[in-house]
Amino acid sequence: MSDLSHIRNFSIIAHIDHGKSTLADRFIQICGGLADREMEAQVLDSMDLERERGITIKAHSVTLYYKANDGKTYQLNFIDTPGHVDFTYEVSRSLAACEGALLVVDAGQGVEAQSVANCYTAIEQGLEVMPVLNKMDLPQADPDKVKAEIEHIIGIDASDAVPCSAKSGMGVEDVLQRLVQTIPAPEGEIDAPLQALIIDSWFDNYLGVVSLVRVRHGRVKKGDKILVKSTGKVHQVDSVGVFSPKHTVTVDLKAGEVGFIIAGIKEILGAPVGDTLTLSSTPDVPMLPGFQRIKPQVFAGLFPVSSDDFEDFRDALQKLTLNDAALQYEPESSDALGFGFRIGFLGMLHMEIIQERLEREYDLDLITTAPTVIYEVVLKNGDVVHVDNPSKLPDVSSIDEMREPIVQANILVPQDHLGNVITLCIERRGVQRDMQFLGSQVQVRYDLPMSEVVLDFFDRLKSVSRGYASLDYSFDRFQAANLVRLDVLINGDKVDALALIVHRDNAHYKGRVLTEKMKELIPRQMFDVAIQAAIGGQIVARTTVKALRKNVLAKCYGGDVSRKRKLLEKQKAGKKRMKQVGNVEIPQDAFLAVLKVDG
Ligand SMILES: Nc1nc2c(ncn2[C@@H]2O[C@H](COP(=O)(O)OP(=O)(O)OP(=O)(O)O)[C@@H](O)[C@H]2O)c(=O)[nH]1
Repeated sequence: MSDLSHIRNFSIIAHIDHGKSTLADRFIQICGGLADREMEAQVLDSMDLERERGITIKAHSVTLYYKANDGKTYQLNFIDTPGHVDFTYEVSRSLAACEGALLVVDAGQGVEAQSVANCYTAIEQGLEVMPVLNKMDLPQADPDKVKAEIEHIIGIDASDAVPCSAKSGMGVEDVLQRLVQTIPAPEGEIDAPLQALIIDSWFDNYLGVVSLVRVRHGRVKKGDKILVKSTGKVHQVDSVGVFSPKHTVTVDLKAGEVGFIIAGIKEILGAPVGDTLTLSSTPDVPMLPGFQRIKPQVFAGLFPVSSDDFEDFRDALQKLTLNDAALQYEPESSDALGFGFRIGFLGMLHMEIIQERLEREYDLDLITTAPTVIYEVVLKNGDVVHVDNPSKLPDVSSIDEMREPIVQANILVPQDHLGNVITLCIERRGVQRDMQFLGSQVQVRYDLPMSEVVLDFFDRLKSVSRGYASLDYSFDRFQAANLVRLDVLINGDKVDALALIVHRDNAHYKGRVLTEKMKELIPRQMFDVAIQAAIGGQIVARTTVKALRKNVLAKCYGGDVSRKRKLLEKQKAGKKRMKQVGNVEIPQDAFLAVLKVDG
């Protein structure tokens, strides 16, 4: 038997902002992973973008050594998980590498829907879940109420939940003590053939592909020849190690441990997340149960503003896909926007993050079209097709039935705001399935069309409940609905990239609001621009952007050269995110005007 009794692999499950990163930083401090002066604010959120937005996007890991009261030194492998509803899939793959999870709940806020969903995933995967009450320093902390909520809503014993304040450090040692007692050590055989699960892979410009793995059995070291089970390819290991939290090379990685492997894999899809690694000498080692293929829920076309950037755009997407298994794309060509890609995202936040990363890290100027969900269309000839692009919807005369995706939404909300939440769900064509009163909170379940949820439902829910309601949802089924395509015409020409699929009952209203919004967003040109919305051949709304009378330079009276230059530069910068469609320049905002159409 291998002795793995000193290892603890764990994740933290927490609703966004309940203090997961702050707590992790405390762990690092206590275990001496970084000297204080090296301690950047929240080292775990390493991407700039993450830090700016204050959310954790990628799963990371940290290996720490903790000397417990029993005199023993434990190796703690902490695998970070994101908290936002768009990134649930990353949580399940991080949990697959752990024996336990800390459920961190803000003692002032109480349990939120996202933590409930993630806790269930952990329990299903057989993990030990240990509740921790954070933010105990705040005057509004109410540990008894929150313990009762954990028991009522999640159904686990919270009687000895550990109170702490990640901010002040109070109780954090107790959390670590309890962790080593409560969370079981991993099981595995060091002498068995190598079997390791890829939890995450990313592309590093200097090192090539770096994979974060959980070793189930065996050991792996520099010089070993590893076999990637799904591709059948063999690579020689350049280095293995752990993040402590700095990248630290070690002699080997053994059963039970979590760390990185670098094996000179240059091919971007050479080490897929969820895959199994073994040694080339033991090719018969079975695959570990992989992760579910993640299905994107929101699709949008992305097009380079300058068609010269198309190849760079393709390269950038290839690189991003390695870091982000959820990102899926295929080439798309649009009459209006030229060549680009149709990209599938987990949700709107994911879409914004990818667009920002493409623009910032890869210096691309892109136009994003209105996001849509995927529809199931039954044709008269019996074929069933899936449509993720409204402009590709087959001709109405050939369609027998259109089906839209329905999600099951689970909402937790304090009783005071229940009425508003129900009103919102009804507006969004929701059907109530269940309602339970759990202490001061109410749990309501709704079936809602996915198209009504993915765009702005989360923001609306927060605003009608003063920030208190929380949401978790998952795809359930396709269901027949009376859907139509709403086309947008600019000066009489149908613009494929602006088409939408909407419910017939809302189509007129949406068409009106959309054309009004677009009128505000399309700059005045030298001629009138007519914006129309149409269903089939029928125009349902129309607005006009009146022609511009004066030239911007006319204001400058000829004399002031620097002012003239400034104005021209300003115009040029403004142009970056514009696309010439026919003879009209349409800015990015106008393509996303649908996001501003409520209801
Ligand atoms: N008063 C108080 N504030 C805390 C405590 N722990 C965290 N915070 C604050 O709560 C906010 C959110 O903390 P984070 O650690 O970033 O939360 P998170 O759960 O990691 O959030 P994501 O990484 O976005 O999922 C920050 O402003 C912290 O300073 C605590 O114990 N007490």
